[in-house]
Amino acid sequence: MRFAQLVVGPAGSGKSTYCSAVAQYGADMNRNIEVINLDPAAEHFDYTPLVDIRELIQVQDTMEDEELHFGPNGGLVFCIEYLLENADWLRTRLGEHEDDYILFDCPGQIELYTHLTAIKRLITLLQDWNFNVCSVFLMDVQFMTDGSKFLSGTMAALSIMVNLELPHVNILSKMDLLSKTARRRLERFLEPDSHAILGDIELNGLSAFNLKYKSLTESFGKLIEDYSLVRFIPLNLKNHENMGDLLITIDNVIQYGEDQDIKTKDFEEQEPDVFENLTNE
Ligand SMILES: Nc1nc2c(ncn2[C@@H]2O[C@H](COP(=O)(O)OP(=O)(O)OP(=O)(O)O)[C@@H](O)[C@H]2O)c(=O)[nH]1
Ligand SMILES: [Mg+2]
Repeated sequence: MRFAQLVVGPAGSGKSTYCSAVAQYGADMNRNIEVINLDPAAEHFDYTPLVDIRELIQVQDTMEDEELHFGPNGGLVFCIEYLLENADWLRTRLGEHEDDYILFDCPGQIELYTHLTAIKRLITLLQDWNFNVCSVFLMDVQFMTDGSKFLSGTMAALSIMVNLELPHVNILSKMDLLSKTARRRLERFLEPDSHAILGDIELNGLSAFNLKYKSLTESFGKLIEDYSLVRFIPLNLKNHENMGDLLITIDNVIQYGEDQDIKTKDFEEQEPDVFENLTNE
């Protein structure tokens, strides 16, 4: 088995920074976590990629090509399609090492994840190549600080979850940028609770739009609350403990390290005091 996080999210939400921070955290913990750059328009990131899509194709090529003449967004979609046509290139570059743990740093065009099929086909390929894949959706917390924005970010996350059909983790990135007051305000939204979100929307004054669609907004709020569909984990990359907790959550989602857990458990159960803790007295 191999393991992969597909790191997605809107432009500038912190995907590349997240990938480099997780790889670095892994290195500190003696864990090998590699990053693959899947953004054909990337100009800067802080990690050394195991594979870089730009070695195969760059968005610039598709824009300058006399026949293709794409704009930046069409060009990007073309590049991902081109990668799929050349899947063997990726497969060879990936190698076949048991227990590999890889982060795929994806492009920031949200339409790739909400309705286009290229990324879904890439996921199927990775699964065929023995990867346990999960999607990790990053949302910049600065765009989630009031009820309206939170609801809209939640709907974006939901749409990606439904489209990708993968085990999924939502992250609120850039927590270090929030003031204490803003952090406290945000806490009310973290447990899905439509009252907090809707109350906040009303507090901010109902715009003509919100007034007209109040019951629609209420239904969205209730849907999310009733089914606990979308939860966000706040992440401050500068906090080691926070990073560790998040990585454990994601490892569980992709079943990384389950063999090790079983071994530890067997070992622990032979310890008499642990055994005592298991009794009902
Ligand atoms: N303070 C702070 N800044 C961050 C954090 N993560 C990212 N940034 C900044 O946000 C900007 C965008 O970060 P990137 O990691 O390039 O975001 P991205 O999602 O990869 O962007 P695209 O690839 O263009 O879609 C950069 O200026 C980063 O330095 C964070 O956790 N805290
Ligand atoms: Mg990036």
